[in-house]
Amino acid sequence: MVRVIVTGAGGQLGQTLQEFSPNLKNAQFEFKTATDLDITDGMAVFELFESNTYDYCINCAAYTNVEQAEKTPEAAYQVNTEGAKNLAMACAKGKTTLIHISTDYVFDGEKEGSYTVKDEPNPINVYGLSKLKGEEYIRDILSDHHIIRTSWLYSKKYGHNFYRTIVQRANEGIDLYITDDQRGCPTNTETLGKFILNQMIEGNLPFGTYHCTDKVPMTWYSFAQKILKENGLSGKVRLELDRNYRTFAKRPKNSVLG
Ligand SMILES: NC(=O)C1=CN([C@@H]2O[C@H](COP(=O)(O)OP(=O)(O)OC[C@H]3O[C@@H](n4cnc5c(N)ncnc54)[C@H](OP(=O)(O)O)[C@@H]3O)[C@@H](O)[C@H]2O)C=CC1
Ligand SMILES: Cc1cn([C@H]2C[C@H](O)[C@@H](COP(=O)(O)OP(=O)(O)O[C@H]3O[C@@H](C)C(=O)[C@@H](O)[C@H]3O)O2)c(=O)[nH]c1=O
Repeated sequence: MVRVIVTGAGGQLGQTLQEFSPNLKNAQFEFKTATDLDITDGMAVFELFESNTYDYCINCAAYTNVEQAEKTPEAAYQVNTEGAKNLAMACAKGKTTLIHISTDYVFDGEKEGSYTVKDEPNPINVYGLSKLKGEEYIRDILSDHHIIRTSWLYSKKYGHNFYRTIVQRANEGIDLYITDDQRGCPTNTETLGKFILNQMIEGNLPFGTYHCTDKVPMTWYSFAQKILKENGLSGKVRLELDRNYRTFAKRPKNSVLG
């Protein structure tokens, strides 16, 4: 029986993992929401790992508000950088493998083709930089790690994400103005959840950095079109291409992960 702790369990990925976890018959899971375990509290993390033995820690905890991160960078660094460091140190002491989720926003978006794990990150916003620094601490502190970068993550059921925002606004009859100035691969949390559980935990992949997406590149505008179609909402609400959609944070033009 392997013991698995999931941090940030209240988020969209955490909830998806919780839904899928009973499928792993030889694993025992502990799900910790932000209230149960604050990963920025080094002492709390240390004590938990001192009094328990875990084979794997899946870190789903993150500061994911890309806009807000520009305004309160310290809060983003606390969770995405220091929190990741705390977990890496606790895992190193407890001989736990850390499965950590990172992002396409570590790249600057200037590449023509898709980004591979060999490409050099160069984040252009606070969120991306805070996540990259988290990756770097993990690589420095702990050899037994999997860093999985994903992109444009959404769950149809859980949490806040672009998919659910579009469905909700369309159902409320709110007109949609969506940019097409970014390209990326939307990724269902179910794809990532299965990858983590089946490949990382059951499959024993070598330690290192991986990219996991749904592999279909598109713009946010074309994603919105797809979401409306899938939910029978096309034509029920106005969908306008908005090339001037203003955001506070810069975002990579191309963040397709290969
Ligand atoms: N969402 C996306 O589009 C993408 C996400 N990722 C990465 O995937 C991972 C999962 O993201 P996702 O599920 O979408 O994120 P969510 O924002 O849905 O969930 C993150 C969870 O982390 C919790 N959390 C925040 N701060 C702390 C803390 N100090 N200690 C413990 N828990 C905390 C949040 O709790 P609370 O809400 O109570 O603050 C929330 O439940 C993250 O690493 C993210 O960076 C990568 C690419 C795309
Ligand atoms: C809601 C909305 C967004 N947009 C634009 C803004 C932005 O450029 C893009 C996506 O906006 P969002 O705020 O939903 O997504 P954003 O915060 O950019 O999503 C990112 O989140 C982090 C956590 C990641 O790691 C990334 O992979 C990515 O998924 O769409 C519109 O054009 N119209 C709209 O009505």
